[in-house]
Amino acid sequence: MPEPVMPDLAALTAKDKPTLWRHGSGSSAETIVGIGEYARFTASGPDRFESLQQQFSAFCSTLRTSGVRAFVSVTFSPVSRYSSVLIVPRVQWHISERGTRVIDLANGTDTILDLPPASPTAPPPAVAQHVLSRTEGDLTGEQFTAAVREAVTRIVAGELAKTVLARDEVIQLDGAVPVGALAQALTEAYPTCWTFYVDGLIGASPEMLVRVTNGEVRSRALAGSAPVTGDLDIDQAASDDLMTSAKDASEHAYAARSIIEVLRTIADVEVSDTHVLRLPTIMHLATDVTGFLTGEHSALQVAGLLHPSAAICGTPRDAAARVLAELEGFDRGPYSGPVGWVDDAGNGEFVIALRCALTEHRDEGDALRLYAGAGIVVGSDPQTELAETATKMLPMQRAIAQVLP
Ligand SMILES: C=C(O[C@H]1C=CC=C(C(=O)O)[C@@H]1O)C(=O)O
Repeated sequence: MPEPVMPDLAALTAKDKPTLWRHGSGSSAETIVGIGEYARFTASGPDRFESLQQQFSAFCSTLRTSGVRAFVSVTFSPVSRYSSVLIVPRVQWHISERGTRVIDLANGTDTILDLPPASPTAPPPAVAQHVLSRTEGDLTGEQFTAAVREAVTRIVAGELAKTVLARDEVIQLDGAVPVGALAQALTEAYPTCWTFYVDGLIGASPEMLVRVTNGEVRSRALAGSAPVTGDLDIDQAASDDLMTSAKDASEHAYAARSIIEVLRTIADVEVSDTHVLRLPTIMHLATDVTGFLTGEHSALQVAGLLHPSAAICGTPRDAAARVLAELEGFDRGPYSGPVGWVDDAGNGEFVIALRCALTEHRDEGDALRLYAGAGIVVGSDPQTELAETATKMLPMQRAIAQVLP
């Protein structure tokens, strides 16, 4: 049997039906690449997590190979018109410092390689060459600031304590999305984030919703933000301000509490001190929660319990979800839903789909719809929140500008 040949990641397009997951850089990077779809399961409604889990478990019981992974993207809302998906790639590469495992479900082969296989240099794929336009989306900047104003009024009136409002922007390309090249640009610029591509959704998220590894569980709550300028003194002052801001502390506390309260019901957990996580374009208040599950829960089931956290929905959860749906007025689809991978042993990793864009196929070429949101509490200023969403769109905008100059 010849050695499996690694696809040229930078040349991947939607035609390859790829799925990607990458975290870290250099020899400590962990990468999962899928090509083709061996199986695809969909679900919708409030039971979509459980439905995907059941369909995947039933599928795995028919396999002769263990360790097969599947990629998952779940919608933010249970009433989204988008489906939640679980994709089992036809061929999958699991690449880490431990070596490379290649599972080809169509051929029934399972190969362990000591080193990452060399990629052939593929001819340039037929993908977009240019950005045709960049326009506001379903919620314009002006509408967004009006929504923030209304949310603050309702918070002051006591209807809720926190909500998270998002807006969108559309970047129209003149051809197909250069999936691999964009993913590579994101990975290089944001190695501490998790780069993903699942079912047209591409991004690099800093927020680990849940990782389950043989009973060990880990989550990171982010909320409370300030831009990073690149000037060390300015950024240090912003970081100090973030740590002492009462508004950001309360915005963060709601998010952290929503994670801690759920994990405490299913695991023995420890909670880190709140600290500042600094990324190339933005910094966040961060709290890490780690521990061990006390019962049998798969990563997908834990993601279902944690979602929607107050980092992307609000507090109380139901009131916040109702208010954001009313004030945003658009379907978030998979944006701010869990995206990640699972295996047949219940392990997996899910980040919250942030700093991302969703592919839309149009006659003139693919469009990428970018999304970004901001937590709204008492004291939130509409223009500052709008600027924050612009900062959160930078990673996707810069990756697109780099690949399609
Ligand atoms: C909703 C987003 O970010 C969340 C995660 C980190 C910080 C946030 C904030 O400070 O508002 C948001 O809660 C987004 O990136 O679209």
